[in-house]
Amino acid sequence: MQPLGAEVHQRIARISAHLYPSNPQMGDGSILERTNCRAKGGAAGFKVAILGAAGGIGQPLAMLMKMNPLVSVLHLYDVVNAPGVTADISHMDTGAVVRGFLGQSELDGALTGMDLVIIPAGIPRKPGMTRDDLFKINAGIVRTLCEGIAKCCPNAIVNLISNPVNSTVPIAAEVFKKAGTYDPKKLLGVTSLDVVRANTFVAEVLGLDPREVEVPVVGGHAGVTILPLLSQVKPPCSFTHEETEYLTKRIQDGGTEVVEAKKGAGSATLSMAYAAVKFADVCLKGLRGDAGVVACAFVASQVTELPFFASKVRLGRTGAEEVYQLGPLNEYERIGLEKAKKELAESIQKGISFIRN
Ligand SMILES: NC(=O)c1ccc[n+]([C@@H]2O[C@H](COP(=O)([O-])OP(=O)(O)OC[C@H]3O[C@@H](n4cnc5c(N)ncnc54)[C@H](O)[C@@H]3O)[C@@H](O)[C@H]2O)c1
Ligand SMILES: O=C(O)C[C@H](O)C(=O)O
Repeated sequence: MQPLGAEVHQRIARISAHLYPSNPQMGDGSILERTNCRAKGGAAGFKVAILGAAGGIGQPLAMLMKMNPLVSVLHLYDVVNAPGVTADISHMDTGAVVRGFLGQSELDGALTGMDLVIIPAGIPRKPGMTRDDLFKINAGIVRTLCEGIAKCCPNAIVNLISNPVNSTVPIAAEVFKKAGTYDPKKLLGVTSLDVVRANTFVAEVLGLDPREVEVPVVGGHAGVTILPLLSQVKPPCSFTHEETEYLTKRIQDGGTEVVEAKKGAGSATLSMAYAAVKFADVCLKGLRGDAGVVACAFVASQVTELPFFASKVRLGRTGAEEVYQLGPLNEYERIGLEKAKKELAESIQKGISFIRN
C-alpha cells in the first residue's frame, strides 16, 4: 500500500480542524474557509446544537437535523463518542455544516451562537422504572447543560427532551432565572412524541392515514399527566367509552410499551428522534417568521393554576408567543385533567426545589 502523501495529510488535518474546532492542530486552510462560508450562507440558515448527540435519540436526531434545509450549522455535543458521530453525519451531502464537541471543556464551543438547542442528554428508563426514577441523575445533567446555555447562548430556544420532562423543564427555568436569562417563551419541554403516538393510535381506530389525524395532547409527559383530548380530534369524530379508555391508556403508556419491548435496552429513540425533529422544525419555522405555526409543548403557562403545563402553543420569532386555552373538555377529560394536575404539581415542585434548596 502507498503511504499517504504530505498533501493528503494536510487535507485531513484541515477537515479534522473543521469538524472538531477545539482541535489544537486547526489550520486556516481553504476547506475550512469554504465550509465556514457555507455555514454563513443560506437565506434561512439556523444554528442548532444537540446535547447528548451520541445517544439513542441523539444519533438519529442528528441525522434528521442534518437533512433539514433550515439548518445551516449543526453542533453535536456529548460526553462520549461525539467525534465518531460527527464524522459519520458530516459525510451526508446536505447543506448543514457539522461540528463535533466532546466533554464538558467543549460545551461552551458547542453552544456559542446557537439559535436552537435540543437536549436529549441523560439516562433512559429500564422496565419497572418510572420517568421520575431518572430524576436523580438527569436533574444534575440538565442543570449543568442549562448553565452552559445561560452563559453561551441565553437567547436560544431550548427543546428539552431529557426525562422526567415534568421536572426537568422547571429545573431549566430555575437555572435560567438564577442566571438572569429566563425567557419563558424560549423554554419548551418536548411532548411531541405523545402527539405522534396519539395520531397513530387514533388513526388505527378510525381506519385513517395518521397524517390526516390531529390529536391535541395536553398536561405533561408521564403517565396520567399525558392527557389526550379525544373530543377535539381532527377530523371531527366520536369514540365509544371503550375506545376512549383504550386510546387514553395506550397513549399514556406508549413510552412504557417501548421500554418493555426493548427489555432493558432503553426507551423510545427512533420515534422520539422523529418527533423531536418534527417539533424542532416547527420551532425553526416560527423563528423564520412563518405564520400559523402551532404545536403542543410543555411550557410556562397560565392555562391552569400550575406554573407549567403542556398545551397547544403558537411558535414565532421569539419562541412560544401564544399559549392556547384547552377548549371545551368532556366529563372524561375533566376527570383526567384533575388527576394530571395533582401529579404534575408534585413533579414541578420537585424540579423547582432541586435548584432552590
Ligand atoms: N421527552 C420525550 O418524549 C422522551 C422520549 C424518549 C426519551 N426521552 C428521554 O431522553 C433521554 C435520552 O434518552 P436516550 O434513549 O437517547 O438515552 P441514551 O443513554 O441512549 O443517550 C443519552 C446520551 O446522553 C449523553 N449524556 C449523558 N450525560 C451527558 C452530559 N452531561 N452532557 C451531554 N451528554 C450527556 C450520553 O453520553 C448518551 O450519549 C432520557 O432521559 C429519556 O428518558 C424523552
Ligand atoms: O418512556 C420513556 O421513558 C421515554 C419517553 O418518555 C417516552 O415517552 O417514550
